[in-house]
Amino acid sequence: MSDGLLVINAGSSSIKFSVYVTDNGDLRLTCNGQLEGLGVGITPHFFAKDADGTVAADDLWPPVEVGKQSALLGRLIDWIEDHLGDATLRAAGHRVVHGGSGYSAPVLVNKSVLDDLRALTSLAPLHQPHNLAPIAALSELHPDLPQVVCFDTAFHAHKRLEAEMFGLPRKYYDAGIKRYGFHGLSYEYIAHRLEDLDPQAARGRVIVAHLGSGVSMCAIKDGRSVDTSIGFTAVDGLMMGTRCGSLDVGVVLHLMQQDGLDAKALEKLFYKESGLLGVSGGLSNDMRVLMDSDAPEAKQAVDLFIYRVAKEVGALATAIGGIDALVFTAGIGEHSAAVRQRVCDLLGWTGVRLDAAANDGHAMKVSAPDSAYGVWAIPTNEELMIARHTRKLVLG
Ligand SMILES: Nc1ncnc2c1ncn2[C@@H]1O[C@H](COP(=O)(O)OP(=O)(O)O)[C@@H](O)[C@H]1O
Ligand SMILES: CC(=O)OP(=O)(O)O
Ligand SMILES: [Mg+2]
Repeated sequence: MSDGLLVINAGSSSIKFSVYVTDNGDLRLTCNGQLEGLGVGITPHFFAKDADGTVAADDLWPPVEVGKQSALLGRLIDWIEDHLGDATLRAAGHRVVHGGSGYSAPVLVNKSVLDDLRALTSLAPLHQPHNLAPIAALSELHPDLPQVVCFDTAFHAHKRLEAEMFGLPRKYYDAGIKRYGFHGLSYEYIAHRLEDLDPQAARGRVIVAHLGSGVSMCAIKDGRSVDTSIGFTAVDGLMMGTRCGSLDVGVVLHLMQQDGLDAKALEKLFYKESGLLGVSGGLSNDMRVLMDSDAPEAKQAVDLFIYRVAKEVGALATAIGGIDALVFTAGIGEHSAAVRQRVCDLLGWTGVRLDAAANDGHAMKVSAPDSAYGVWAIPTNEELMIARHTRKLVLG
């Protein structure tokens, strides 16, 4: 009899899930999918596919009533248990974006952990409440199912002081106002994966560009995070789909004092209306749409995105004293040969060269043999990382 693990990555409008079973010491994916349309009165869409890509479910579920959203999770768990074969569901693992100062490694959930994590909601308003909602619902429905929370911030928890501190009076640092870093589960997975693909580089100086809906970059040395572009909240650093990235704080003061924007209005502006969406004049937050568009605003949004990514490589290379490998990952990083090419063109002065055929094809190593360092396009797998942590904590 094998053990089943449910991994949940819950967002604002959907719950993505993956199910793994233990298989002779390995974790084998059995199915994954998502539940979309979670709001009251909306018809939820449940979609799942088996590990080989066969569609296992594509159904509309009845809309839920107010206060009954947890019923959807109950139905999801029932579906999973029916599809586990001879395995038994032993635990659920969750991605939680912010662990604050208190959590620097995955932990088993209890009420006090949940209370601590709820208190961090204002530091990740787009993510934290949605990450936590299914945990509370599952605790009610299945109080005996162990649940593990895995943090985006944890991989970055041991950065040196210069990579953490803002130039503020030190009492703020002491109060936890510092640069935490995100996408840590993705970086941890990539660091392990590179260990298989190029062990020498993996033990050296690696820069990873996680270019998805959220965008950040990380400088990794000897497999550990040394610095990252993103900070106290997930709105910092590079420009994202709808988030502005780093901003002169004077702009915030100006918008408050001159335009009378309050905290709620600023949050909406910086998190939901900026980035690729805002710079393209509201056209799209999707890189594919912008790259296909002839609108000058779309071109400007793409140019700004690429410029900021390339510039960040320079900053992060300084943090680790050079580059032995540059890895692109997440939706844009994995799929857009044009973005990789244009970023590397701006970095031509570092001696980097792409192999056009490898970059346009489906190769993982996309650099040319005469490149000063290897460039890779590696699919990330935050879910597998969560499954590994969950197995370790629950099954030993
Ligand atoms: N072929 C592609 N070319 C350019 N961008 C792409 C391509 N495929 C996906 N993307 C981008 O990837 C982004 C989503 O990245 P992903 O890592 O899946 O995000 P999420 O954080 O939602 O998991 C989308 O905004 C989309 O613009
Ligand atoms: C932290 C963050 O930005 O996450 P995502 O990319 O999933 O939005
Ligand atoms: Mg993501």
